[in-house]
Amino acid sequence: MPPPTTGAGPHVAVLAFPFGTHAGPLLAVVDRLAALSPATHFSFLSTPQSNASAFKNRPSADASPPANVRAHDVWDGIPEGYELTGRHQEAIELFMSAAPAGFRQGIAAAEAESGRKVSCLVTDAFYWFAAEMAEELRAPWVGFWTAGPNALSAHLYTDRLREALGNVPVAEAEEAQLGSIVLGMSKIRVKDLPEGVVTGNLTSIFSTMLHNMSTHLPKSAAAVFINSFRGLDPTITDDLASRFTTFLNIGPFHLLSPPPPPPNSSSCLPWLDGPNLAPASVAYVSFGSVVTPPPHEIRAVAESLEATRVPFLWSLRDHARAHLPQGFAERSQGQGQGMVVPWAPQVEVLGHGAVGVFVTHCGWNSVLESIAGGVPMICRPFFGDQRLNGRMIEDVWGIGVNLEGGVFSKEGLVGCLDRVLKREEGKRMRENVGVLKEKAEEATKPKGSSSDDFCRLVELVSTTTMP
Ligand SMILES: O=c1ccn([C@@H]2O[C@H](COP(=O)(O)OP(=O)(O)O[C@H]3O[C@H](CO)[C@@H](O)[C@H](O)[C@H]3O)[C@@H](O)[C@H]2O)c(=O)[nH]1
Repeated sequence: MPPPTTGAGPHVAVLAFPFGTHAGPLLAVVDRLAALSPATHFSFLSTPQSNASAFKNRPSADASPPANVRAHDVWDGIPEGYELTGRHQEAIELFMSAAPAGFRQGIAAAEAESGRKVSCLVTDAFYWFAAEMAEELRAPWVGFWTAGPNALSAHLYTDRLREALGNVPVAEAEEAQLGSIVLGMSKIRVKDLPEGVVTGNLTSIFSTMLHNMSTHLPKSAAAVFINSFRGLDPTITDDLASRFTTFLNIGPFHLLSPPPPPPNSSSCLPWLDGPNLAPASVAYVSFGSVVTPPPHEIRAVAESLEATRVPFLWSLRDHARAHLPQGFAERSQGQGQGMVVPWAPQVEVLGHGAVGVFVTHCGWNSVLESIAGGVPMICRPFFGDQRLNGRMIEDVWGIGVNLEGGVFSKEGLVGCLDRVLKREEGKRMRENVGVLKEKAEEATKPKGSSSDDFCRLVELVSTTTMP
């Protein structure tokens, strides 16, 4: 670890959310900010597990990571000797209860180590309590929303949605369209929204956290930035811009700041280069870093791939391999039809000309990476923002389809693969995603909208005075 930056100068405390794909993208942004602002010191605060993983998988880890970024561990909130029961969101709830105090301690330690007072607080947008901390520190608060503009908008409209739908019976409310309530969401129904907005447990820690966020961000954040680009959702983006002091779109971030190529150890890319694969013929299957589909759905995916003979690359973690049909992985590899790997270099895979469709859970990073690769999607969303993303993909952007009934069945996936890879409608999806891909590339060129917004972000965090 390089020595910390010391002495006078800006000091940015970065508070990461240590679950899902949150800390990694934030660290990627911080690395880029640090490279462009070498006189600014960055203290990156997260749990020991999250820091270990984010710093190990840092794209610049093998190259030369900026010396002015320093990791600081904060407590994960799990009391000594306590055994997690496996209850949904237990670890998140324990962490969130401990987070405000843990981060305050972490910031004090970072100030002591660097010899610099914190001049700016950059946090995962989830942390509504950062508004108060920023006031105590007399520093601006800048929030990072790691999902899409559509989900952020849904959370900002929570009160209005609850008011409008409070007295409507649940079954009726779920089918209600949001057109008259949320700008830019005429095709979205209540049942597409993240749980905790108007459906599900509205008083859970997670739902309360998001509700608090929706009131604090517009009032108190000096800026909010997001991994998206303005041309993707102009109506929603303009609406968000009108609600925040400053709203910056800095994505797709992997185009703005391309990571170094992955190490050659992955066999996926050479396989995709193979002479027998036609352009846009391969199905890439992956469900991100959190989701594992239930066993019967994993089986259904395998059976439909075998039935259609569609070439495939499937990123499936080792613990889930046991749910594949007997001999499936060996058979398909032996026959040259496909590969099952525990992790794939996804950005490069989706940018490869042989890939014709992405079977995805619709996590925001996956959606953006698919758009940037010009690849249409087959959507099997699971929770949170994923249903909303799936609906936008099919009904708003026209760049993919959702599975009938919302889950994998052999027939359902066979039908979707046929529609996207073989039919006229699949051709249209590819054209539509091609248009968005071009817009993403425009936005991330020098002087493009995302590049300009990133320059504003650099200025904002590297100044020592309140805006
Ligand atoms: O084999 C793999 C599998 C995944 N990835 C990467 O892992 C990330 C996955 O991110 P995402 O698609 O956003 O999924 P999750 O990890 O599930 O992300 C969580 O965080 C997202 C951002 O807030 C939300 O949109 C999701 O719903 C939530 O589950 C992407 O960058 C992928 O490129 C790989 O590189 N290789």
